[in-house]
Amino acid sequence: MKTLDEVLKGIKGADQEALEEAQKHMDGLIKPLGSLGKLETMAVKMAGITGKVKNQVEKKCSIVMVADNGICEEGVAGSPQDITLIQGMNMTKGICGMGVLSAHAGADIKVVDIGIMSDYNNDKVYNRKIKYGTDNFAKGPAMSREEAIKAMEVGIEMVELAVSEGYQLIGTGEMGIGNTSSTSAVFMAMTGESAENAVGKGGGLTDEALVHKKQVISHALQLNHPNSKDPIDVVAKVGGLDIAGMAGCFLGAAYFRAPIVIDGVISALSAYVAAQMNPLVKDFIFSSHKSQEPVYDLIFKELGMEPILEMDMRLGEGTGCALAFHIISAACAVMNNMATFDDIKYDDSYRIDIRK
Ligand SMILES: O=C(O)c1ccc[n+]([C@@H]2O[C@H](COP(=O)([O-])O)[C@@H](O)[C@H]2O)c1
Ligand SMILES: Cc1cc2nc[nH]c2cc1C
Repeated sequence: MKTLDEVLKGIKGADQEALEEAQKHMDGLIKPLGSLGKLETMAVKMAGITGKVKNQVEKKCSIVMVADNGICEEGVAGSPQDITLIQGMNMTKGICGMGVLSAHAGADIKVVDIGIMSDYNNDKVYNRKIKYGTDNFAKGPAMSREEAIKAMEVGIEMVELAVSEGYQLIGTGEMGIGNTSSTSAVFMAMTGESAENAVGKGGGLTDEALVHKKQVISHALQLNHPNSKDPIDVVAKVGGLDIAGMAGCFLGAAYFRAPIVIDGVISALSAYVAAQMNPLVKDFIFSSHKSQEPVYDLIFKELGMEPILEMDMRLGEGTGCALAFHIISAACAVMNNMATFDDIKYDDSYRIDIRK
């Protein structure tokens, strides 16, 4: 198992030679230059990741980090906290949103307990519990620095496992009632953004409850003093175990040179945390849908990326990755299967000359 330190030091960026070769091949396909838009950039990006111009993404999976959030005590979430456990278990049965969409995309799921607050009986879950939910960060740090690092290393381990099992494309997902609060808090701590712009209704809140959520998060940031220049400190103080775990997945994917997809707003924030720890991570990341949560756009602006789908979705779980898998696979099909101008000899035998 790799340590966080080894991974951070071992990440190398995109393979420039493969990128150039792939761009040349793409530009030689029988179409006007650039006419397949983002499908082209995605297929070329894939080459930079794997070092090969042509790539297969038949075997794919999503890694779902499930964890509870102590901040729920403050009344910042509209859903009961039990939903974290219930949906975590439902994910192993494939009956929730991400389960159905993943099956439809031909993708497997790895459900990881990185901090569910209760015990349960389910051997389909990868039990990597760091602790029984984070502590309430309105009263003190969510977790220790050591716990945040351990959670990141769980993400690295899960990606290493997926790669060793032959998965060619990896999605990220999460389940954790209250995690839009930790997402906004981490982003505000790292960028100085205001609660007004960075806090949204998450799974659903009244207008009054949204005002309260903004106050709770602003107060928690004053109390904890996270160091904006130290992403691990920020995640430990006002983040979540799922965020740390997914940040580890993005770092691990870069280290093991595997393509990885951002899901909703919590996953996007985790990618941003990983990119702040090592900017080369961005060479390995694909986006999926745009989340309705307001901080999503701010995170993507910081990442310098764009979502590929606009579907009015805000469920998270890994639902967007399941949709993006179809598009990324289509991008690879273009690169792999279209003929080039060099391949085709101009064949005039079809022409009927009406002037004769
Ligand atoms: O990813 C998103 O776009 C997204 C936006 C809002 C809510 N969620 C999901 O809802 C839960 C968090 O919402 P909340 O209101 O409890 O903080 C968590 O389990 C997420 O999977 C996800
Ligand atoms: C049922 C349910 C499923 C979810 N998945 C992510 N957040 C959720 C919130 C609820 C309430």
